[in-house]
Amino acid sequence: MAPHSCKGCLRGIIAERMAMSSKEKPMEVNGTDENGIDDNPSMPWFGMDIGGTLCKLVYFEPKDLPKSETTSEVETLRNIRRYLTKNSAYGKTGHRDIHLQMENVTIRGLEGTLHFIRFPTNEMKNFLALAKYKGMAKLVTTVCATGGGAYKFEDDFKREVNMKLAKFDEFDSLLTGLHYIDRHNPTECYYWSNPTEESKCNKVKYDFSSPYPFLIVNIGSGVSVLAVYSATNYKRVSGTSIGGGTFLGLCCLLTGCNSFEEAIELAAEGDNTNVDKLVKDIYGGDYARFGLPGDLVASSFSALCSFGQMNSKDRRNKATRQDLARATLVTITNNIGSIARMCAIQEKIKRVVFVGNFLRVNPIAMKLLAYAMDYWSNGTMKALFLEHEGYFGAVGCLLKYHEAVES
Ligand SMILES: Nc1ncnc2c1ncn2[C@@H]1O[C@H](COP(=O)(O)OP(=O)(O)OP(=O)(O)O)[C@@H](O)[C@H]1O
Ligand SMILES: CC(C)(CO)[C@@H](O)C(=O)NCCC(=O)O
Repeated sequence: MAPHSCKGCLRGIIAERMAMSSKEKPMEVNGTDENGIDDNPSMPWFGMDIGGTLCKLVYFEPKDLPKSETTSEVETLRNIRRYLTKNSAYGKTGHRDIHLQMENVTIRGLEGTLHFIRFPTNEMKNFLALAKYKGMAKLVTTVCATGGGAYKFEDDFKREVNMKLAKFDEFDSLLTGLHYIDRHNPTECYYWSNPTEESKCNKVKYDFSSPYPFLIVNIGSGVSVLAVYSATNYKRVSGTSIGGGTFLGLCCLLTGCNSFEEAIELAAEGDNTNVDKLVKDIYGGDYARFGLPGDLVASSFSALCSFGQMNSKDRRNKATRQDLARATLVTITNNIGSIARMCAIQEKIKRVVFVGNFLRVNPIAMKLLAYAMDYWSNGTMKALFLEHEGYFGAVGCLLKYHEAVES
């Protein structure tokens, strides 16, 4: 393959710098057992959740570096720490969520700060190249990892940066991280009051200190539903492939948008009733006998096939990109809400916690879920949300690593 020659772009810079340092001999990985558990605490301060769409990277910045680190390690560490904590964007696609940063948390007896970083999983090659350029291959023996990518990319980590992955199950990690963050952040858990009335709708803090049993609905690329009975006792009760990835894929196809943020902005300006067929479009009002209000979506997207006197081609031409984005968001969200409700009924669980990055910058979906859970359960079920939405797996695998080292 020809070397990347585009001056100024991240890939170009990395390619140039790596060509310069390619003569460096990779360090040996030492001190790790067969599970990747490393008893040298010098660098395992990263937790990665490598998902189907996004890679979530959590970095624990200890206030004081452990004494076991040698001088050259300290220097490299300082550079990496400076790079991560002084920037909020890494290339065009990496972001640090500064608003989520957690100060004064303790991991394995050390006090420090948790930083939350994300980038698209399809940038993994560039991430590894950058990690190599920053000297990680000389320093890090182990990185804690979870999500499907911990398995898929394991060989790439070893080959490119000589890093060993300490792998943990994604749902064990999700639960461990969720409990830890909820314990350390008093305003982590909340619900939406009056979700149908924009002027009265507010985020309200929820005390989640006695959580069991509860349902977790993890809306990532796909959706997993877990019933949780204690800190360690849970089962995966259901799932659906129609999740956040479906929303983004269909939205890009229908509207020509190019990012999740753009899709959500379009949806915020759209009206799904120009696209969906409502109960009142079919009944002329409510279908009262079975409690179906006239404003309920009876059939998603089907106003585009036929509507009153207007022919379907005119109807399709009238639907804006914004309407299509909103209808896609409402369709996917309602479907997830419906599955969540059925799982909650089946498991006899009243509290449903929605997590995953589909909910990022997405109050429309959260309010819809809040409304649907409340309305269809006659107020007996509660939809709960968490501020650190998609980062629990990354935090959890880091904690599980340190638990394993300590024991
Ligand atoms: N900046 C973004 N880029 C892409 N998708 C985003 C972004 N922000 C939010 N999303 C939404 O979040 C979803 C991914 O969520 P999340 O990171 O929780 O899942 P994942 O770990 O990648 O997927 P899975 O768990 O299924 O492997 C996307 O499908 C999209 O709907
Ligand atoms: C495959 C996972 C678990 C990867 O995180 C997730 O994308 C998921 O739960 N998908 C839904 C699969 C299904 O139950 O149909």
